[in-house]
Amino acid sequence: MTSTTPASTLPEFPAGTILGYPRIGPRRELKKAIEAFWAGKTSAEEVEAVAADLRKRTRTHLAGLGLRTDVPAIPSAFSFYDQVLDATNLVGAVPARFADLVDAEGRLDLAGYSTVARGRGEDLPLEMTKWFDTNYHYLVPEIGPETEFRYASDRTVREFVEGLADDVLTRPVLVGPVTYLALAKPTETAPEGFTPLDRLADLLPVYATVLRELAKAGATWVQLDEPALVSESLDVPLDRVREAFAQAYTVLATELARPERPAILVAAPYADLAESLDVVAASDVEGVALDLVRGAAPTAAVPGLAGKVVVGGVIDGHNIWRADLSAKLEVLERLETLGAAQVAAGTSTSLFHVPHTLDDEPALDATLKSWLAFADQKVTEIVTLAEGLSEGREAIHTQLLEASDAVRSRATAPGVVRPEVRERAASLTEDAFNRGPFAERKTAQAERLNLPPLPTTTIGSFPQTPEIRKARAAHDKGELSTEQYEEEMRAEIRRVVELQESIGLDVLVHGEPERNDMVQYFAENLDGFAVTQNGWVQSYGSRCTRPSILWGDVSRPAPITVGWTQYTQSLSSKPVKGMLTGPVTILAWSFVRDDQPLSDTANQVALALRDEITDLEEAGIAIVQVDEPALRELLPLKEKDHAAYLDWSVRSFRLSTAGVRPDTQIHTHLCYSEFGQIVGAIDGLDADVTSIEAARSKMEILADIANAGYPRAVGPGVYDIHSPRVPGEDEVEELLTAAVKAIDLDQLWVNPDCGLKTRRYAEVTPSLESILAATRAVRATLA
Ligand SMILES: Nc1nc2c(c(=O)[nH]1)N[C@@H](CNc1ccc(C(=O)N[C@@H](CCC(=O)N[C@@H](CCC(=O)N[C@@H](CCC(=O)O)C(=O)O)C(=O)O)C(=O)O)cc1)CN2
Ligand code: MET
Ligand SMILES: [Zn+2]
Repeated sequence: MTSTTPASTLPEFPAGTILGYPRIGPRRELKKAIEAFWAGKTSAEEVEAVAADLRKRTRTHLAGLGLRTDVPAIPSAFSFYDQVLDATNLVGAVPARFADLVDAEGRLDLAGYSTVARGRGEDLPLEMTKWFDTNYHYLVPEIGPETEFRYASDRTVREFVEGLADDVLTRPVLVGPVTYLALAKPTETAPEGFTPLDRLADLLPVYATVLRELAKAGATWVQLDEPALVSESLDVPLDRVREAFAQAYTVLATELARPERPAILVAAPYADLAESLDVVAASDVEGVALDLVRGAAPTAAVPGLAGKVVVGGVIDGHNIWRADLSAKLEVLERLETLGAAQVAAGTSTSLFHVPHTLDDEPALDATLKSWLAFADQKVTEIVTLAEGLSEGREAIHTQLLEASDAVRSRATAPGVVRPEVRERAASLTEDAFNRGPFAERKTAQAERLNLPPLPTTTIGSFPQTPEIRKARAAHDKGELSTEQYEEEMRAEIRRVVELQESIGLDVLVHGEPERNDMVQYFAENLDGFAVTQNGWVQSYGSRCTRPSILWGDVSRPAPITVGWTQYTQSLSSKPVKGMLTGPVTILAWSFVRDDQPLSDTANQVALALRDEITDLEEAGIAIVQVDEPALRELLPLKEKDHAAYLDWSVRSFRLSTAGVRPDTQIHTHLCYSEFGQIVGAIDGLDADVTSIEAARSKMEILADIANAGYPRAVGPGVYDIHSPRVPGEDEVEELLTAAVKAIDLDQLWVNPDCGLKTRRYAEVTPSLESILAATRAVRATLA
């Protein structure tokens, strides 16, 4: 091992580690416990006990897989809801509207913590938004000039001590101070020009306190996650983040010296650290974790790395393919030539983006399984690479061969490359991506649909009731026949149609009861995908998804939604909107093959959807919505990659939708409010109607739409479905009046922010009634 500074000046660091591990539990134990607590069915003590047991089992399990316990290889990175909310709790930055929930020491109890996350009465919860380019959502801190920071939660220290009591020396993980503020938004009362990062100097003493407390408790290393260092897509420019980093770590690493604090490992996952590496190297932190899946290792020695530990994140924390260990070891070996004190094998990101284990997937095809690695299998990969690093290649000879064999078997397996799918994609001409002029479509659709001004509709799903889920679970177990199951779903559709008719909506939906998830459902019905039974991954709070595995060439063996949609249309004389998930979102929310460009994979999915839309059209359906809520999410973190991404993503959407007649109306749905950021791409989709989230931001996006001269129709959401609140008629009327003023009347649709699947009927019915009452009132003013 090359080392310019004796590694002995550093506390010992393991040869292999992971940046984080799933925390929901292999069978979603934490989800079940915390949801029971919210429902008033269990006490906070019981939830704490479940959580402590889960943490204990996780430590034991990871040790059993080979991570060391005498040096900090196992991260201590638990959360009841979200790690950014935990940081808010740690630094006492609870928004003023929840001030009554904190005690004299500034502490929130579990109930208070949950309320900040979920809201109550008129108090909106913290806003939820995507964590970098993932399907994980964090709660946005609200920071103003008046925010008081204080060390308000000793949870991190307690969880570290809990590990120590079990003889496991863990590495506590915190969201770093720079990323914490970079992800925050200013409070509503903050003056123009204020940014949360302005408060860095005031925040740092709290982090210094935590570091001191951790050192006192015996922590040798701590991990501070600073992914803000890699992103060019945040509100703050990257230069400012780098400056803030230098300032922060002068205080935390230079002025606060060891042994008063643990050694600091700065983790920078999700993209290439690029020039940010220089600021980290120049600081006095003791270690840096690089994402070497998304980023590249430096090619020449970096002077500042002498004396530091470098964790080479070669094992993908964000996808599930088994690694070519030989190639990964090579990357680590090259990293060893760059002058660091020590190189360790690591994951590129926390493993909480992948499911717990393949061992709980008995139904998964054995060959496919041999190509995959979930969190536990990735831990084993790390342990193997660590052995290779310390003992040499020969020591892991067998494992290297096995890994190479798996990679080779995947390349030649049947279904991975299917000539008929390839030929169809290769023979596409530009025509396949283009519909006729919008003006003609608009006239043809108006004639066919004959809708009133301000047409009302919903985004697709209606509440997924416990009864629906129970029926599906029973059907999956073989306890309910397919015939019975389908009849139950048709009964649900009849109820949903009746409800929409009685409320008076203009364009109806079937409510999506038959879908477990808007991506998994399509994956189950397309060739080229596999799905898991227990492969749960946290999306936000207690909500999880089972991302599908897109492993082969994609095609549609049979129509998927046509029967359900046709049945729904038979129940009503109003138009029923067909409902599909778009190619970009299907990719974003699945684990996708990494052996070909995403654009090729997207076009295969698009062609399958195109056939589905053609079949819907032939069945008499006049409106089809193709949801693309993940269009913004997949936007690369680096600006230089934006154009290429927007090009292929927009083209795949167009490929899926451009096969229809002019009088068939294409809708799309995007559920975030940053319309301005990607307005060019939204325009490129060429959808006739686009619904978008707008209620929480009070229709601010309408200005973007008007300014951009956007020609087609939009449905800015008037009901925030992420909250249990029921909006009143006046509130909706105010939003609609603002909308009518901002853009042309014939461009405007009325709808909620997103689907209603996570809500209850007790909330949905009165909310939709408010929407219809407000729409009628506004229509009356137009006459
Ligand atoms: N993939 C995806 N990503 C997305 C979204 C989305 O809809 N899908 N929406 C945005 C917000 N994210 C979300 C993520 C998850 C959920 C969600 O509601 N998840 C459900 C699970 C959905 C599901 O897969 N349901 C299955 C399985 C349900 C289940 O838990 N069944 C019980 C048994 C049934 C019972 O007895 O109750 C079990 O398996 O134990 C089904 O309906 O079939 C949950 O966590 O509770 C909502 C939004 C962004 N990202
Ligand atoms: C996350 S976007 C959801 C769109 C889907 N059609 C629904 O209504 O649930
Ligand atoms: Zn949505």
